[in-house]
Amino acid sequence: MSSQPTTLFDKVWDAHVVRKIEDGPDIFFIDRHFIHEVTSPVAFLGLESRGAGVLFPERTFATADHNTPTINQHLPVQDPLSANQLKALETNSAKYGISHWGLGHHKNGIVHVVGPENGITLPGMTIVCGDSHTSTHGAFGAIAFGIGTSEVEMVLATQCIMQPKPQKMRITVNGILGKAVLPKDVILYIIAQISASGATGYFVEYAGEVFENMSMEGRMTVCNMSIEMGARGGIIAPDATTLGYIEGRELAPKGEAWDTLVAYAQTLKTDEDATFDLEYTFDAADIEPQITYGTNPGLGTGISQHIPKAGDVKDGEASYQKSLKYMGFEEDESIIGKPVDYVFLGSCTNGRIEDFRAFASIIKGRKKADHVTAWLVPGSHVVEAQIKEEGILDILTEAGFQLRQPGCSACLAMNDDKIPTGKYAVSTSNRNFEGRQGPGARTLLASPLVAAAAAVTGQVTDPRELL
Ligand SMILES: CC(C)[C@H](C(=O)O)[C@@H](O)C(=O)O
Ligand code: SF4
Repeated sequence: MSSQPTTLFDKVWDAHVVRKIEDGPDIFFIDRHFIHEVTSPVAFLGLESRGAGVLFPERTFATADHNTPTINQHLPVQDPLSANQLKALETNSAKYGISHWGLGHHKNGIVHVVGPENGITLPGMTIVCGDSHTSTHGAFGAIAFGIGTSEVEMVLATQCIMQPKPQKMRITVNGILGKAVLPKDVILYIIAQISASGATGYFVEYAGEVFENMSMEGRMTVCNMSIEMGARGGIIAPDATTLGYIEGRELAPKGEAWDTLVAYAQTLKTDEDATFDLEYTFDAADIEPQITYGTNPGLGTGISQHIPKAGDVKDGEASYQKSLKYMGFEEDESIIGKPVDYVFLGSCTNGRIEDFRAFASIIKGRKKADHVTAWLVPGSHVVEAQIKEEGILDILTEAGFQLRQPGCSACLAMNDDKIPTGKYAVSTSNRNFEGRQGPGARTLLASPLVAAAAAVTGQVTDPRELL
């Protein structure tokens, strides 16, 4: 046996390699495959045209999320393209024996929320989905990443995929997070530090006290946005917090299978002397609540800071200038006090119960600003039920907010939830690209606390002042 120190990533990867191709990619086995309505229909067509079947239907899970409406989900979907995609997901799932949580199903929700929530996502697994934010599942010590439609077809047919091994990066954050600093701020800070392309070609392990002390939902928020700095994915070593989250969930292993998982999870950590291709270390004390001012997730800063001057940004002056023009901002302006028209709480980044709790902690006893339109969208029906059970819905209603039904919603505005041209939205989602939340929409990415502070004051406000 080799005693070569290895990383967590290598351990999981190597355990799944079915065949190595010399000077080529590895072929490796996929434990879990999630599918949604947007990227699966063409894969199923390809499968059919080749006369292939689905090798392990019990390893694939389907949910409808991207173009589902977030009100009146009991009514037929009006948009024909969306309706067709939703129908295709349902028909294909039924045909191949894949479990399908469609619109209205009590387990329906955003794919990266429902997987973990139901105990499908487990430590040490390989997990793929035709969706870039599959990186979310890395929070459990799984290797999880997004794939293209042709790869979806490959996984359906063979349960395997061909991938070159990425480079390895470790990002360590030590110390204790300050007041009102949430996991979203940690990842926005990291991306602002290393830029939106700073991890391109790497798989990132997050390590250090900040992640050790973080809840699973927080770890999911962090791993979710790994892709926004170009990384293939993010991974965090499983620990007692991970196992505590999974235990007892409906599809999680039980009895002996659970004991086996616990024993396996204990082996899933990076050895002390293992090396990475690149390492960064940050200090929690340097992180304040963050907000983006530009049109990529790396163009962000601490909320109390001014928009940086052109010479101070890492991303190149041309894209910075173009960003500011699109956003209607000037260099060196304060972001605090900027007017806000829309607030979006939701997405696979921040649409879980802890995000709604954080939002409610600021809303409680206050009122929504009159001119703000707020879309509060739970990540799943399970989250929606928790919001009601915990009395959070009452707090929201009293403050003048409404709760919508689960789905991706304004995160990518594939349904009717589009921010109008020129309007400013403080959004808890993960992408602020031009037009991402609707043609001409202007997105400021932030945490649920910053979103709540904006929702009650109608402008960008430091949440530390309201807590
Ligand atoms: C529609 C889907 C392919 C896309 C992704 O891959 O991420 C979406 O989820 C997004 O967030 O932009
Ligand atoms: S919530 Fe947003 S980021 Fe997540 S899967 Fe849906 S569209 Fe993609």
